Amino acid sequence: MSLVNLRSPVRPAPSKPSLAGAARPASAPRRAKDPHAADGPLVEVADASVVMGGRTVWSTVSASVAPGEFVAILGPNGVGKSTLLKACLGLIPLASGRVRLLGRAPGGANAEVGYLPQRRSFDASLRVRGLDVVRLGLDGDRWGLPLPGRRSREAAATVARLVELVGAGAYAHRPVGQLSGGEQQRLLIAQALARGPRLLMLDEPLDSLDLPNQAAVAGLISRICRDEGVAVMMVAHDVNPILGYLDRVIYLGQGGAVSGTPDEVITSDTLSRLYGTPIEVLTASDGRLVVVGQPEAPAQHTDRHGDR
Ligand SMILES: Nc1ncnc2c1ncn2[C@@H]1O[C@H](COP(=O)(O)OP(=O)(O)OP(=O)(O)O)[C@@H](O)[C@H]1O
Repeated sequence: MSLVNLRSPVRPAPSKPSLAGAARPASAPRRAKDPHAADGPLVEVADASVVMGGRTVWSTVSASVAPGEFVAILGPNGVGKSTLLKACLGLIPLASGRVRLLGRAPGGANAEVGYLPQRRSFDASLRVRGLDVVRLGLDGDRWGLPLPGRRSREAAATVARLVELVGAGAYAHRPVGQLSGGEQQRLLIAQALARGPRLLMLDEPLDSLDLPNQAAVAGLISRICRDEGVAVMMVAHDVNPILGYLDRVIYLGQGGAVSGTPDEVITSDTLSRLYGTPIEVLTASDGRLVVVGQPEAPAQHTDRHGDR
Protein backbone atom coordinates (compact mmCIF):
# COMPACT_ATOMS: atom_id res chain seq x y z
CA MET A 1 0.00 0.00 0.00
CA SER A 2 1.49 3.30 -0.92
CA LEU A 3 1.34 6.49 1.04
CA VAL A 4 -1.54 8.83 0.54
CA ASN A 5 -0.47 12.33 1.43
CA LEU A 6 -3.83 13.59 2.57
CA ARG A 7 -2.79 17.16 2.87
CA SER A 8 0.35 19.13 2.30
CA PRO A 9 1.90 21.02 5.23
CA VAL A 10 -0.20 23.96 6.33
CA ARG A 11 2.13 25.77 8.66
CA PRO A 12 4.68 28.12 7.10
CA ALA A 13 8.27 27.99 8.29
CA PRO A 14 8.60 30.00 11.53
CA SER A 15 9.94 33.50 11.17
CA LYS A 16 11.66 33.59 14.59
CA PRO A 17 15.42 33.24 14.73
CA SER A 18 16.36 29.62 15.02
CA LEU A 19 18.20 27.92 17.81
CA ALA A 20 20.96 27.24 15.32
CA GLY A 21 22.31 30.74 15.83
CA ALA A 22 21.70 30.83 19.56
CA ALA A 23 23.18 27.51 20.47
CA ARG A 24 25.97 27.17 17.99
CA PRO A 25 29.32 27.58 19.74
CA ALA A 26 32.46 28.96 18.16
CA SER A 27 33.60 25.37 17.70
CA ALA A 28 30.74 24.84 15.28
CA PRO A 29 30.52 28.09 13.32
CA ARG A 30 27.39 28.81 11.33
CA ARG A 31 27.89 27.26 7.95
CA ALA A 32 28.14 29.33 4.81
CA LYS A 33 24.88 29.31 2.93
CA ASP A 34 24.20 25.71 2.11
CA PRO A 35 23.16 25.23 -1.52
CA HIS A 36 20.96 22.34 -0.35
CA ALA A 37 19.32 24.35 2.42
CA ALA A 38 16.55 25.80 0.33
CA ASP A 39 13.08 26.00 1.82
CA GLY A 40 12.18 22.58 0.47
CA PRO A 41 11.42 19.62 2.72
CA LEU A 42 13.99 18.69 5.35
CA VAL A 43 13.06 15.04 4.94
CA GLU A 44 11.89 13.42 1.72
CA VAL A 45 11.18 9.71 1.51
CA ALA A 46 9.98 8.54 -1.90
CA ASP A 47 8.57 5.08 -2.62
CA ALA A 48 11.08 3.55 -0.23
CA SER A 49 11.37 0.06 1.20
CA VAL A 50 13.57 -1.57 3.83
CA VAL A 51 14.39 -5.27 4.11
CA MET A 52 15.97 -6.65 7.29
CA GLY A 53 16.68 -10.24 8.19
CA GLY A 54 15.18 -11.29 4.86
CA ARG A 55 11.84 -9.64 5.66
CA THR A 56 10.37 -6.49 4.15
CA VAL A 57 9.77 -4.18 7.12
CA TRP A 58 7.87 -1.67 5.00
CA SER A 59 7.63 -0.76 1.34
CA THR A 60 6.28 1.95 -0.97
CA VAL A 61 6.61 4.47 1.85
CA SER A 62 6.70 8.13 0.95
CA ALA A 63 6.84 10.89 3.53
CA SER A 64 8.14 14.39 4.05
CA VAL A 65 8.86 16.88 6.82
CA ALA A 66 8.88 20.60 6.05
CA PRO A 67 10.92 23.22 7.95
CA GLY A 68 9.36 23.99 11.33
CA GLU A 69 6.85 21.14 11.26
CA PHE A 70 6.06 18.81 14.17
CA VAL A 71 5.45 15.38 12.64
CA ALA A 72 4.80 12.13 14.51
CA ILE A 73 5.56 8.64 13.22
CA LEU A 74 2.86 6.32 14.57
CA GLY A 75 1.95 2.65 14.36
CA PRO A 76 2.01 -0.55 16.39
CA ASN A 77 5.09 -2.21 17.88
CA GLY A 78 7.49 -3.58 15.31
CA VAL A 79 5.92 -1.87 12.28
CA GLY A 80 9.18 -0.05 11.53
CA LYS A 81 8.92 3.41 13.11
CA SER A 82 12.49 3.45 14.41
CA THR A 83 13.61 1.94 11.13
CA LEU A 84 12.16 4.93 9.26
CA LEU A 85 14.27 7.38 11.31
CA LYS A 86 17.36 5.24 10.86
CA ALA A 87 16.79 4.91 7.11
CA CYS A 88 16.58 8.71 6.85
CA LEU A 89 19.89 8.96 8.73
CA GLY A 90 21.53 6.34 6.50
CA LEU A 91 21.99 3.95 9.44
CA ILE A 92 19.88 1.33 7.64
CA PRO A 93 20.06 1.02 3.84
CA LEU A 94 17.01 1.21 1.62
CA ALA A 95 16.17 -1.81 -0.50
CA SER A 96 14.51 0.52 -3.00
CA GLY A 97 13.30 4.09 -3.34
CA ARG A 98 14.96 7.30 -2.28
CA VAL A 99 15.63 9.33 0.86
CA ARG A 100 16.92 12.88 1.07
CA LEU A 101 17.76 14.47 4.40
CA LEU A 102 18.31 18.21 4.35
CA GLY A 103 18.60 17.91 0.60
CA ARG A 104 21.37 15.34 0.76
CA ALA A 105 21.77 11.57 0.50
CA PRO A 106 21.24 9.62 3.77
CA GLY A 107 24.22 10.12 6.08
CA GLY A 108 25.36 13.31 4.36
CA ALA A 109 23.67 15.75 6.73
CA ASN A 110 23.61 13.89 10.04
CA ALA A 111 25.80 16.50 11.76
CA GLU A 112 22.96 18.99 11.24
CA VAL A 113 20.31 16.75 12.76
CA GLY A 114 19.72 16.21 16.47
CA TYR A 115 19.00 12.48 16.85
CA LEU A 116 17.78 10.98 20.09
CA PRO A 117 17.69 7.17 19.74
CA GLN A 118 15.15 5.07 21.59
CA ARG A 119 15.65 5.42 25.28
CA ARG A 120 18.34 3.67 27.20
CA SER A 121 18.28 4.52 30.87
CA PHE A 122 21.39 5.67 32.68
CA ASP A 123 22.79 3.37 35.32
CA ALA A 124 21.91 4.69 38.77
CA SER A 125 25.59 4.65 39.74
CA LEU A 126 26.68 6.83 36.80
CA ARG A 127 28.50 9.85 38.23
CA VAL A 128 28.52 11.94 35.01
CA ARG A 129 26.68 15.21 35.63
CA GLY A 130 23.68 16.31 33.62
CA LEU A 131 25.74 19.23 32.30
CA ASP A 132 28.33 16.80 30.95
CA VAL A 133 25.64 14.81 29.16
CA VAL A 134 24.54 17.99 27.37
CA ARG A 135 28.13 18.93 26.61
CA LEU A 136 28.72 15.57 24.90
CA GLY A 137 26.39 16.85 22.18
CA LEU A 138 28.96 19.55 21.43
CA ASP A 139 32.31 17.85 21.79
CA GLY A 140 31.56 14.14 22.35
CA ASP A 141 33.28 13.36 19.08
CA ARG A 142 36.57 14.69 20.52
CA TRP A 143 36.95 11.54 22.64
CA GLY A 144 37.59 13.52 25.82
CA LEU A 145 40.14 15.90 24.31
CA PRO A 146 39.51 19.30 25.92
CA LEU A 147 38.63 22.25 23.73
CA PRO A 148 41.11 25.14 23.87
CA GLY A 149 40.33 27.89 26.44
CA ARG A 150 38.09 30.37 24.60
CA ARG A 151 36.14 27.67 22.78
CA SER A 152 35.77 25.76 26.01
CA ARG A 153 34.23 28.83 27.69
CA GLU A 154 31.90 29.34 24.74
CA ALA A 155 30.90 25.69 24.88
CA ALA A 156 30.15 26.04 28.60
CA ALA A 157 27.96 29.09 27.86
CA THR A 158 26.11 27.14 25.16
CA VAL A 159 25.51 24.24 27.57
CA ALA A 160 24.18 26.68 30.17
CA ARG A 161 21.75 28.18 27.60
CA LEU A 162 20.52 24.73 26.57
CA VAL A 163 20.05 23.64 30.17
CA GLU A 164 17.99 26.79 30.71
CA LEU A 165 16.00 26.17 27.51
CA VAL A 166 14.91 22.70 28.63
CA GLY A 167 14.25 23.83 32.20
CA ALA A 168 16.93 21.59 33.74
CA GLY A 169 18.78 24.25 35.73
CA ALA A 170 17.72 22.89 39.13
CA TYR A 171 19.34 19.47 38.65
CA ALA A 172 21.87 19.72 35.80
CA HIS A 173 24.79 19.68 38.25
CA ARG A 174 23.71 16.38 39.77
CA PRO A 175 24.91 12.93 38.60
CA VAL A 176 22.63 11.92 35.75
CA GLY A 177 22.13 8.41 37.16
CA GLN A 178 20.34 9.94 40.16
CA LEU A 179 17.83 11.91 38.07
CA SER A 180 14.28 10.91 37.20
CA GLY A 181 13.35 9.66 33.74
CA GLY A 182 11.76 13.00 32.83
CA GLU A 183 14.80 14.96 34.03
CA GLN A 184 17.15 12.69 32.07
CA GLN A 185 15.00 13.06 28.98
CA ARG A 186 15.15 16.87 29.15
CA LEU A 187 18.95 16.71 29.34
CA LEU A 188 19.09 14.32 26.37
CA ILE A 189 16.90 16.68 24.35
CA ALA A 190 19.31 19.51 25.26
CA GLN A 191 22.17 17.28 24.08
CA ALA A 192 20.40 16.68 20.75
CA LEU A 193 20.01 20.46 20.35
CA ALA A 194 23.68 21.20 21.09
CA ARG A 195 24.80 21.83 17.53
CA GLY A 196 21.86 23.97 16.60
CA PRO A 197 20.07 21.47 14.33
CA ARG A 198 17.24 22.40 11.96
CA LEU A 199 15.67 19.01 12.59
CA LEU A 200 15.21 16.91 15.71
CA MET A 201 14.65 13.17 15.21
CA LEU A 202 13.30 11.76 18.47
CA ASP A 203 12.63 8.05 18.97
CA GLU A 204 9.93 7.56 21.61
CA PRO A 205 11.15 10.34 23.94
CA LEU A 206 8.03 9.92 26.11
CA ASP A 207 8.57 6.19 26.57
CA SER A 208 8.56 5.07 30.23
CA LEU A 209 7.62 8.53 31.56
CA ASP A 210 4.59 8.92 33.80
CA LEU A 211 1.64 10.95 32.48
CA PRO A 212 2.61 14.34 34.01
CA ASN A 213 6.17 13.96 32.69
CA GLN A 214 4.87 12.90 29.28
CA ALA A 215 2.81 16.08 29.17
CA ALA A 216 5.73 18.23 30.34
CA VAL A 217 8.27 16.79 27.88
CA ALA A 218 5.71 16.91 25.03
CA GLY A 219 5.12 20.59 25.83
CA LEU A 220 8.87 21.23 25.85
CA ILE A 221 9.33 19.58 22.45
CA SER A 222 6.45 21.60 21.04
CA ARG A 223 7.94 24.87 22.37
CA ILE A 224 11.33 24.04 20.83
CA CYS A 225 9.55 23.42 17.52
CA ARG A 226 7.39 26.56 17.58
CA ASP A 227 9.70 29.05 19.30
CA GLU A 228 13.09 27.92 18.03
CA GLY A 229 12.02 26.90 14.53
CA VAL A 230 13.40 23.36 14.84
CA ALA A 231 11.37 20.79 12.90
CA VAL A 232 10.56 17.62 14.85
CA MET A 233 10.13 14.11 13.48
CA MET A 234 9.16 12.01 16.48
CA VAL A 235 8.33 8.34 16.93
CA ALA A 236 5.47 7.85 19.36
CA HIS A 237 3.63 4.77 20.52
CA ASP A 238 0.77 6.85 21.97
CA VAL A 239 -0.26 9.95 20.04
CA ASN A 240 -2.33 11.43 22.87
CA PRO A 241 0.34 13.40 24.76
CA ILE A 242 1.35 15.22 21.55
CA LEU A 243 -1.98 15.26 19.72
CA GLY A 244 -2.65 18.95 20.30
CA TYR A 245 0.77 20.00 19.03
CA LEU A 246 1.10 18.02 15.82
CA ASP A 247 1.05 19.42 12.31
CA ARG A 248 0.99 16.02 10.65
CA VAL A 249 1.35 12.33 11.34
CA ILE A 250 2.92 9.51 9.32
CA TYR A 251 1.03 6.35 10.19
CA LEU A 252 2.92 3.18 9.30
CA GLY A 253 1.11 -0.04 8.54
CA GLN A 254 2.23 -3.36 7.19
CA GLY A 255 3.32 -2.55 3.71
CA GLY A 256 2.94 1.21 3.61
CA ALA A 257 2.08 4.48 5.25
CA VAL A 258 -0.48 7.26 5.27
CA SER A 259 0.28 10.87 6.12
CA GLY A 260 -1.80 13.94 6.80
CA THR A 261 -3.16 15.88 9.74
CA PRO A 262 -4.15 13.81 12.79
CA ASP A 263 -7.82 14.49 12.04
CA GLU A 264 -7.42 13.12 8.54
CA VAL A 265 -5.30 10.08 9.31
CA ILE A 266 -6.40 8.80 12.72
CA THR A 267 -9.87 7.79 11.62
CA SER A 268 -11.59 4.42 11.42
CA ASP A 269 -11.82 4.67 7.62
CA THR A 270 -8.21 5.63 6.93
CA LEU A 271 -6.66 3.14 9.36
CA SER A 272 -8.98 0.35 8.19
CA ARG A 273 -7.80 1.01 4.62
CA LEU A 274 -4.15 1.11 5.74
CA TYR A 275 -4.38 -2.20 7.61
CA GLY A 276 -6.89 -3.90 5.35
CA THR A 277 -8.93 -4.89 8.39
CA PRO A 278 -11.64 -3.12 10.42
CA ILE A 279 -10.11 -0.61 12.84
CA GLU A 280 -12.14 1.57 15.15
CA VAL A 281 -10.94 4.95 16.37
CA LEU A 282 -12.82 6.04 19.48
CA THR A 283 -12.66 9.46 21.13
CA ALA A 284 -12.84 9.41 24.92
CA SER A 285 -14.69 12.13 26.81
CA ASP A 286 -11.37 13.88 27.54
CA GLY A 287 -10.50 13.95 23.82
CA ARG A 288 -8.00 11.08 23.97
CA LEU A 289 -8.00 8.78 20.94
CA VAL A 290 -8.20 5.03 21.33
CA VAL A 291 -7.40 2.83 18.34
CA VAL A 292 -9.11 -0.54 18.57
CA GLY A 293 -8.27 -3.57 16.43
CA GLN A 294 -4.89 -2.39 15.18
CA PRO A 295 -2.88 -5.50 14.31
CA GLU A 296 0.62 -5.84 15.68
CA ALA A 297 3.42 -6.29 13.17
CA PRO A 298 4.61 -9.87 12.54
CA ALA A 299 6.38 -11.22 15.61
CA GLN A 300 9.99 -11.09 14.48
CA HIS A 301 11.27 -9.07 17.36
CA THR A 302 14.52 -10.90 17.96
CA ASP A 303 17.36 -8.41 18.39
CA ARG A 304 15.04 -5.59 17.42
CA HIS A 305 17.36 -2.88 18.64
CA GLY A 306 20.57 -4.75 18.13
CA ASP A 307 21.75 -2.46 15.37
CA ARG A 308 21.88 0.62 17.57
N1 LIG B 1 18.92 -5.59 12.99
C1 LIG B 1 17.77 -6.15 12.64
N2 LIG B 1 17.73 -7.28 11.94
C2 LIG B 1 16.57 -7.86 11.55
N3 LIG B 1 15.35 -7.33 11.84
C3 LIG B 1 15.34 -6.19 12.56
C4 LIG B 1 16.53 -5.53 13.00
N4 LIG B 1 16.18 -4.41 13.67
C5 LIG B 1 14.84 -4.38 13.66
N5 LIG B 1 14.34 -5.44 13.01
C6 LIG B 1 12.91 -5.74 12.78
O1 LIG B 1 12.36 -4.68 12.02
C7 LIG B 1 11.03 -4.43 12.43
C8 LIG B 1 10.84 -2.96 12.75
O2 LIG B 1 11.59 -2.64 13.92
P1 LIG B 1 11.47 -1.17 14.54
O3 LIG B 1 12.30 -1.14 15.78
O4 LIG B 1 11.75 -0.17 13.49
O5 LIG B 1 9.92 -1.11 14.90
P2 LIG B 1 9.14 -0.01 15.75
O6 LIG B 1 7.87 0.26 15.02
O7 LIG B 1 10.02 1.14 16.04
O8 LIG B 1 8.85 -0.87 17.07
P3 LIG B 1 8.60 -0.41 18.61
O9 LIG B 1 7.35 0.41 18.64
O10 LIG B 1 8.43 -1.74 19.31
O11 LIG B 1 9.84 0.32 19.05
C9 LIG B 1 10.76 -5.35 13.62
O12 LIG B 1 10.04 -6.47 13.16
C10 LIG B 1 12.12 -5.77 14.07
O13 LIG B 1 12.10 -7.05 14.63
